[in-house]
Amino acid sequence: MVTLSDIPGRVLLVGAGKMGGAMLEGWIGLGLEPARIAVIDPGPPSEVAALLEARGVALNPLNGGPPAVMLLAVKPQVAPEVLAKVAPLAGPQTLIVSVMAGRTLGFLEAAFAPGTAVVRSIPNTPAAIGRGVTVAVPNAAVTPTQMSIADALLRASGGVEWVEEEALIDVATAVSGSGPAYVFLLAEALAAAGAQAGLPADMADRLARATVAGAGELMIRSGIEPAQLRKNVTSPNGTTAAALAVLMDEERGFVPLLTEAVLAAARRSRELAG
Ligand SMILES: NC(=O)C1=CN([C@@H]2O[C@H](COP(=O)(O)OP(=O)(O)OC[C@H]3O[C@@H](n4cnc5c(N)ncnc54)[C@H](OP(=O)(O)O)[C@@H]3O)[C@@H](O)[C@H]2O)C=CC1
Ligand SMILES: O=C(O)[C@@H]1CCC=N1
Repeated sequence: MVTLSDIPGRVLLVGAGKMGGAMLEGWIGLGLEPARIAVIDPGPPSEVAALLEARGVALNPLNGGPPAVMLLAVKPQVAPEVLAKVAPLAGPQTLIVSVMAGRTLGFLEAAFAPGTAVVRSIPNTPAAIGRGVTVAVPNAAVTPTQMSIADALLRASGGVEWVEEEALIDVATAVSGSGPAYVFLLAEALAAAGAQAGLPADMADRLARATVAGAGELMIRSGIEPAQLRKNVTSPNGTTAAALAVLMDEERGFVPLLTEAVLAAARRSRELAG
């Protein structure tokens, strides 16, 4: 098994914003030597800049030779101009790992020299606490060793699922990449609904956060199916059943709404392909 310290050279992170910064934290937390990391970002957020400074990670270095891995974490919309600038920093052995939504293997391959090894992946922000999940697909040039290296880098953020069919990445983006936002919205909506129904707003907020976090943790730790955990809350003809009659309405309920949302996100991922 390849570990972070087995990576044969530097890891160059291009774009140290919310996602890149979260991954960087994971790598450092798991013991990737700061001297083996470099970051390219004209203006990283202050907390990332502070982490780089505190750990002595090079920011915008002018040289250093081709990295073992270049991880691309800029917005997909600026990818063409950013890749034009950073592509010359890659060598023939450099493995490219992208976490950019939408940007395809074909787009990435065209930005680098022919035969470059490229992994397209989609992580999510719970990466910041090592509880993310990433879905990844390699191109034909990725060797088994490079795949293990990519896996080690991505696994620092949480679980990793490798797929062979690239089209699945757009759907995974809509489910797990964007998914934390849906869960946070659920917490916001539950708090707002509780306040509207009469709870003091700050108490509604605390209850909603604790409920979402506790339910998520119970699902993970118990290993019980979500549907069974839902049934465990639902007493016959009780309060939950009254709420679920609204939320599980086949036409206006949560399932058709979330299905529409996921399809919209997957469509947007395909549009970002460029
Ligand atoms: N946020 C998320 O939940 C997820 C994001 N992603 C993907 O991760 C990527 C980054 O998203 P996110 O972290 O949210 O976005 P951010 O805007 O937080 O991060 C992007 C970073 O790249 C920097 N940047 C801009 N121009 C350059 C450049 N020329 N060279 C190097 N860095 C540059 C930005 O600086 P500045 O702010 O000054 O422009 C910013 O710090 C996107 O492609 C997104 O699709 C994937 C999965 C989940
Ligand atoms: O909203 C976005 O486009 C990015 C990709 C997945 C999560 N955030």
